[in-house]
Amino acid sequence: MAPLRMPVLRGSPCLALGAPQPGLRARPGRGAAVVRAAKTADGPSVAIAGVTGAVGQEFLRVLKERDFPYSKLKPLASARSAGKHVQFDGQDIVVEELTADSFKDVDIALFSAGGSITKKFAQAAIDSNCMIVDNSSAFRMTDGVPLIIPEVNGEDMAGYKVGKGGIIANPNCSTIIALMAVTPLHKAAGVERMVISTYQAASGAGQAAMDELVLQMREFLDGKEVTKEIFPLQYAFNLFSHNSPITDTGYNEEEMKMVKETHKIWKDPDVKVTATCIRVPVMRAHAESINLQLKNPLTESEARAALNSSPGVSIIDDRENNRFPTPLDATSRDDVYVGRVRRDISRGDDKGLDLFVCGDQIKKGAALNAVQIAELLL
Ligand SMILES: NC(=O)C1=CN([C@@H]2O[C@H](COP(=O)(O)OP(=O)(O)OC[C@H]3O[C@@H](n4cnc5c(N)ncnc54)[C@H](OP(=O)(O)O)[C@@H]3O)[C@@H](O)[C@H]2O)C=CC1
Ligand SMILES: N[C@@H](CC(=O)OP(=O)(O)O)C(=O)O
Repeated sequence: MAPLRMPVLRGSPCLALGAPQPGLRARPGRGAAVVRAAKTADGPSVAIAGVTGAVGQEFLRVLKERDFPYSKLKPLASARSAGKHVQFDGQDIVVEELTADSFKDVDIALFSAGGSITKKFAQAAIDSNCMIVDNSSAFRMTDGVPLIIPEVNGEDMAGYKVGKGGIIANPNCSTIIALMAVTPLHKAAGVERMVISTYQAASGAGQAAMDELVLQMREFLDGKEVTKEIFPLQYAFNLFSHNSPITDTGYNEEEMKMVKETHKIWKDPDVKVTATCIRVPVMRAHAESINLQLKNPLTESEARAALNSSPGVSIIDDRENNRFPTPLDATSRDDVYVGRVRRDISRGDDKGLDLFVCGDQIKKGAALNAVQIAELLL
């Protein structure tokens, strides 16, 4: 793949076309706050590439929920969907086929149509001075492309604003959910090594996988043979190793994304990360068990205090009633939920912690994080 030609501006990672647009309120800080404006003539023109997919549909909900300011919304998908309609903010808008010409009048493009589509159309969008927020893994590890969780490293996209062409990558959903919970502890005591086991929902494999899970459950309960079109193994009432390809180390690609993306987001290639990623028959929220080895001591109450003061993190940690986060607690919610916060008893000190984390894969793991990035562009 040819390297992306980014517009160059001295002192800035991308080209400035002009002053910030009038009427748009730039928000100070790291971006957890909500922009309030909705449809406004001087808002940016926004495109959603992959609008008919699970993440694309969530983009529409999140943009409305957060009253994201926009002058025009352009829904894009494949030729199969051209002519369909989407409902947004009281409007009925016709879906257009995504082509290289789609971005001529677009300021911000939220891409969620898979890595190959991003690779195919990113340059055309950048050449049209459009800012891409990309949900795929296409450019996450590319030097010069910020990989952003607003609450964690929003400052790494300083200088990226609407009116310029550029690309910002949304991390992998499992990485986002883990780092939302672990970064406050990393800041408090320094993570030396992290061992993660995931329990990943169907939504991570798209709308078709969610539909097949429901179908298999019905078929199984009716005593029928289950349909296996998305995954080769039975998914209903089962679980299996994540479906991404296995690399030559024996780790699958999802696991390696967690390792590499953590290094990039924390700007720390030395932090040791190992992961085992598992697909479980849950609809749309991922869960993760995380064991941390810390550089400095951190007690349970210090850990809870650090988590408590972190935007986007909620604690459910009721030992008395054995009540801890579940995927359903996190479903359709913005926050990442943390519980089972406990000292690692396999060590004789306060330098080990265990956590259990749940986050909505489509929301904070994808659409919400991307819209928060888009808010930082205003
Ligand atoms: N950050 C993260 O962790 C996550 C990232 N993702 C990324 O988002 C992508 C989409 O995920 P998801 O919504 O779950 O997937 P879905 O399968 O539900 O949707 C895929 C979308 O891509 C569109 N699309 C497919 N082919 C083309 C094409 N040739 N031209 C234009 N549009 C096309 C589809 O349009 P049509 O209906 O017309 O086929 C549809 O809108 C994933 O492939 C992944 O890269 C997803 C989840 C989490
Ligand atoms: N991580 C998603 C899949 C996905 O979309 O990942 P990525 O954005 O890294 O391609 C899952 O649950 O399977």
